[in-house]
Amino acid sequence: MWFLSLIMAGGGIMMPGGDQEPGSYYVGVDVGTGSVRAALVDQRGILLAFADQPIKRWEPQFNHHEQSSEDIWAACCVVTKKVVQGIDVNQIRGLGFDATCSLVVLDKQFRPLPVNHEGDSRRNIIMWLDHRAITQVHRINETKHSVLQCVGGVMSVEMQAPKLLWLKENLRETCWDKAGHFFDLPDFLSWKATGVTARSLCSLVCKWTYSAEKGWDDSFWKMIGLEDFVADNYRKIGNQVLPPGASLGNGLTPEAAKDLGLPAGIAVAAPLIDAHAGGLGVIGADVRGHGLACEGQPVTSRLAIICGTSSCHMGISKDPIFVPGVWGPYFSAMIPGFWLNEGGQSVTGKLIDHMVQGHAAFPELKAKAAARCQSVYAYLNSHLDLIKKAQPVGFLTVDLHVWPDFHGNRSPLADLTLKGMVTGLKLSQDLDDLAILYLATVQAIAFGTRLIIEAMEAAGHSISTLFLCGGLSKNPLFVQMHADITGMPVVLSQEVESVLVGAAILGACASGDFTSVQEAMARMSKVGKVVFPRLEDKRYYDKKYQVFLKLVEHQKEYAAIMKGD
Ligand SMILES: Nc1ncnc2c1ncn2[C@@H]1O[C@H](COP(=O)(O)OP(=O)(O)O)[C@@H](O)[C@H]1O
Ligand SMILES: O=C(CO)[C@H](O)[C@H](O)COP(=O)(O)O
Repeated sequence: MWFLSLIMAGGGIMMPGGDQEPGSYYVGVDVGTGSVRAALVDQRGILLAFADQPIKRWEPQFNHHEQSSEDIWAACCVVTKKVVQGIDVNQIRGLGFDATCSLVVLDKQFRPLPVNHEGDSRRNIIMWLDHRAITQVHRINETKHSVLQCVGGVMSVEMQAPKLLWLKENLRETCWDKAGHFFDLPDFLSWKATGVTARSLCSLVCKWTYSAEKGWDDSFWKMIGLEDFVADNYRKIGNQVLPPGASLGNGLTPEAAKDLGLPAGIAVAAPLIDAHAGGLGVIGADVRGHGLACEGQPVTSRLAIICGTSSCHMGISKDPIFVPGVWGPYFSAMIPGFWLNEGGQSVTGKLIDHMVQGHAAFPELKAKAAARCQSVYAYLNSHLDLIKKAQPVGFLTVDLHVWPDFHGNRSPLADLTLKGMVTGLKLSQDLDDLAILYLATVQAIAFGTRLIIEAMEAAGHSISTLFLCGGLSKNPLFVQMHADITGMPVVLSQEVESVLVGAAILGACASGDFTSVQEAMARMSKVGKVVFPRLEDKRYYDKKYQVFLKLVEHQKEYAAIMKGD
């Protein structure tokens, strides 16, 4: 936790300069893949306190990823109590949650149910990146049902319908028959806080095939073999739906208030998925005076990219745009009144970690970074600066190219069979080699973003500026490569933890302190730094992009050769 020292005992926040800010505060809670974070945020969107806590993950077999809802709630309580320490909690007006879109399973009495063959009921969450339901998603896609038009034409194995079908077909007695409630993780958290089982429009529209205009489509659930939900009037997956930021029930229950260290009855917002909270935290900032093409242009010219374990590319439009291989269009799922398209890369932070940690020189890197009290990424970035000599750092990968789909392609190819590729390997295993492989991986992720943007633009989006947030936006190399490779400026927020600003915006809306999500966004999200592309390097990156596209073409050819007689 940093700058908690600014907080005075007995209430009020001491501002730099000595003024006392009376204020209203909001608590945002963000549940990412690897950790839970909380922040105390004021009405200007400034973080006054921050805390984080890692959460447990299990990978009992390849492609199975599980978590525990009790472990996650306990972590939410720890971090929330920390960020409100020492302030008058009566100044807290609202609480907002966001989380990954993982599937939480509870029985009829709201107790955790196992989602695994071992019957371990602690592990009651199938995580978003779990790919166990491959055969189920193929069957769903073969139906060609019209709901698939709103997920880019092809449903992802990371969505909830295939996972639910997997549970029915594989854990009938131990899980499916006993289940009383299936929640998206954000909705589980708001239920825990308020006792209200209403679902957020965001989760149901983006991951469960619900339509903001038409509701559930009975024919889809019947066609895929989950007619159980129709018969039950969708009680187990949600038959009351609220817009993100709406106030839930009577607010925080006394029991949850005790758990979280907050006053009972404060407003709790209908939540958002984490990427969508990040979008809310960055996309509405006032950009005047930064020399950006999006100044004076509609907000639809901005693309928010939330880069953590995965990257999510959130583009909005006034009218629905259908982009093959890109999720959506989803109405009002992020910003009320706007359609959302969500492109994505299933593993980005996780891929960088995988490449770096799996390299023979990683122990040496770890030791050297620790000796300098630096993160391994900061060390690698300065090492690249040393070895690049007079040339731009990006030119170090002239003969090393990576295709980044080590966990399938989410967008725009929507092909979960795709794999990672590296071309240009040598016999060397030293630190230089590791640093250059890391650079090529970062570049490959940025080329993936360029491919997603091109698909969105071909379908009708007109994007001029990128707004990055999430853990990877702390990496200057990652940010510069996104600017150079897309040719667009990258805006970073004043608050590094912008996803938490998004969660706090939800709490602020639920409290009634702002009249709309748009008003809260404009007041609470602020531009920090702008990184412009090095246009003089464009020719080099255009050539590398040509190679990038060839890689996937060749991978498909190899698969076809191996399939043939
Ligand atoms: N200081 C940093 N410098 C560079 N990369 C970072 C830094 N902190 C986190 N990361 C990267 O960000 C990723 C995690 O981002 P985060 O937003 O915390 O993830 P999640 O929300 O999925 O839990 C890590 O995989 C790591 O690669
Ligand atoms: O699909 C999602 C958003 O729509 C997931 O929630 C997301 O990709 C996981 O987020 P993170 O990488 O930040 O943990």
